[in-house]
Amino acid sequence: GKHKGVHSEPPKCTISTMSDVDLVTFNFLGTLRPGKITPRRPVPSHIARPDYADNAEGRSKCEEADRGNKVVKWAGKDLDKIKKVCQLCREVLDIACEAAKPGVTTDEIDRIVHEATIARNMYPSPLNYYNFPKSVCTSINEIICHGIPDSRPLQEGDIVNIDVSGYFDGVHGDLNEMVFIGKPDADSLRLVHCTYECLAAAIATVAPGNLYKHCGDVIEARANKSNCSVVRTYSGHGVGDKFHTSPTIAHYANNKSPGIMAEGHVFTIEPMINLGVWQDVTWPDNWTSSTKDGKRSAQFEHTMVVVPGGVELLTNWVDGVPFYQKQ
Ligand SMILES: COc1cccc(Cn2ccc3cc(C(=O)NO)cnc32)c1
Ligand SMILES: [Co+2]
Ligand SMILES: [Co+2]
Ligand SMILES: [Co+2]
Repeated sequence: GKHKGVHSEPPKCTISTMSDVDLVTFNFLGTLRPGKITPRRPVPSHIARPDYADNAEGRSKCEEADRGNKVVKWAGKDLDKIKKVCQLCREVLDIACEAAKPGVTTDEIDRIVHEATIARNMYPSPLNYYNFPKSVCTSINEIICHGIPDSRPLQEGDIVNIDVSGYFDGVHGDLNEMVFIGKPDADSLRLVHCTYECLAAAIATVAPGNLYKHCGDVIEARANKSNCSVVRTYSGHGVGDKFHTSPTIAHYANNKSPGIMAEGHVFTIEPMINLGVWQDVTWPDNWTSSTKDGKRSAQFEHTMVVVPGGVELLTNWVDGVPFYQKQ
């Protein structure tokens, strides 16, 4: 009808990482759809920034200079710094898990993570890393990893992975875990528990002299026991003054990950396990990774260091019990 005055404009404050063409043409494989993404959150200038934070494409010059370097840098000297940043990241993830409830949007989880990170004088590592627009990855249901926090409220029955990483005193920490939103169904419970045990099995193989490529064998063996599959595209990685460096640790069996574990090596293992097929598909936003069949996926990640006789988890739960087992 005839309107007086001006239409209230739709909020200009949301950006979309997908064109309308993409939204119409892309075959979304599950039920999840992209939401609206709010503008980037600022980081106060007193917080030390990684090199990619102010690069137009979010590229890390030190990581790109290091590419192809198979030799793991001895992390022994920075170990106290890496222990500290990992503890801070653990505190931030615990806060985020407590906040993940039905009706809470993943953008609110991002705000909570961003503020808790900054309160600890830490930089949120995902922010602007290769232009990633947010401070945490929130990956729901069929999303394997790199989900972008947006306007979608978490729903009863969702499973969500919250992946926190931070930069403090010149080094990165990186960890993630699963949260049930409301009551999980039987398949989700099986998937999440299987994934937790896949990571535990991989951690048990870590000791000086062992081969990085063996981690994938034990992960896939445990996944197969629950009729689950192992995502092949994304690997565990060295952390330190770089967010991603050597070693690269594949999570599937019979892989070719090079190198021998040695004291002082610091890296993540972060298996992504699927209820259905192992294949992944990336959304047109170029970040969000979904399973190819739309079935659910789960992930757990720790940062750890090789020590004499075995391994020390740097991002462990305070009581050693994962959040989902207390829900
Ligand atoms: C260029 O292409 C891509 C595609 C996806 C993601 C990104 C960049 N990125 C942003 C956050 C993030 C987290 C991790 C991580 O290790 N989590 O455990 C890895 N990459 C990340 C770039
Ligand atoms: Co009108
Ligand atoms: Co991570
Ligand atoms: Co990682």
